[in-house]
Amino acid sequence: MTDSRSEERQAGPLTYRGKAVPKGTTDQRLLDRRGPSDWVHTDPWRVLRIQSEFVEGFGMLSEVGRAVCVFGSARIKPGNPYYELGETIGERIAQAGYTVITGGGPGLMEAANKGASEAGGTSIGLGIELPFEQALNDHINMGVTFRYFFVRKTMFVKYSQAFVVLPGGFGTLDELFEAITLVQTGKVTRFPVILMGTEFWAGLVDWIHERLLTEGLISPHDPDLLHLTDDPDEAVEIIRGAHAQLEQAIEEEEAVAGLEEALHEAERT
Ligand SMILES: CC(C)=CCNc1ncnc2c1ncn2[C@@H]1O[C@H](COP(=O)(O)O)[C@@H](O)[C@H]1O
Repeated sequence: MTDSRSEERQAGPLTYRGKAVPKGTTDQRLLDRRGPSDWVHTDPWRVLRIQSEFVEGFGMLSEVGRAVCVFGSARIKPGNPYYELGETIGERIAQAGYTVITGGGPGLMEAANKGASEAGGTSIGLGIELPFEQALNDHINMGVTFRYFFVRKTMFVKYSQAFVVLPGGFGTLDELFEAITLVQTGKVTRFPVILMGTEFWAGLVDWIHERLLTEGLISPHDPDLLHLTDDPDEAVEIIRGAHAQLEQAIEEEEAVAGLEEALHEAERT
């Protein structure tokens, strides 16, 4: 082991130490248009690596069962009331029989993972390679570290039935707005997005009404995509209700498909 963490870099499943630690991250190199043009010639190979991230992620997460993603600040420390809220919501989600999925980092991600694992639930971290050294937090029992943000984001949406969003900064806002855009555009359906920490989120929700709605930049029902609460029980009820609706819709679709199949069969005979 090297004694200094700054001399170690995790890049996806790879570990680099000492002078082998690469400059920058894989995401930075993909997005950087400067530098020698030989980058262009390596893109086909890079696509295969992106594919392999999807394969690894789908492979691990497809058998997880019902799950809820919890997002929130990487910077909020234990002792802060939002950290306690993170632990509590992680615990309640696990007790309701859902796996908790987070970004696997510190702060409120760690809090939600801690609450879930201490309640005996499945606690997952989907980590991301960053320019500085960072390990998955200690409270996950399954984890994947991604090189690419966009692959990781696909995993959050594909394998969860709801998003819970705790207070946070740019990263949290990015995840929040991606989720509501997917719901707004019908890419995912019956997918509740729950904002926890009413005092923290009130200003944003007001701005959405006063600015976006008033100026006609969103539809009148779009603000309803966001549920605002401080109450973990209410959050779990919203998740359960949406999930029950989803299962009912799937059953109805399967029943209709069965009827259509029977009709076709009857027409053939
Ligand atoms: C101390 C520090 C900046 C650590 C960064 N380490 C991180 N590790 C894993 N996911 C992250 C990290 N930073 C941002 N994210 C993603 O963005 C959200 C938090 O970003 P923010 O702190 O609100 O903007 C998380 O839900 C997570 O999915």
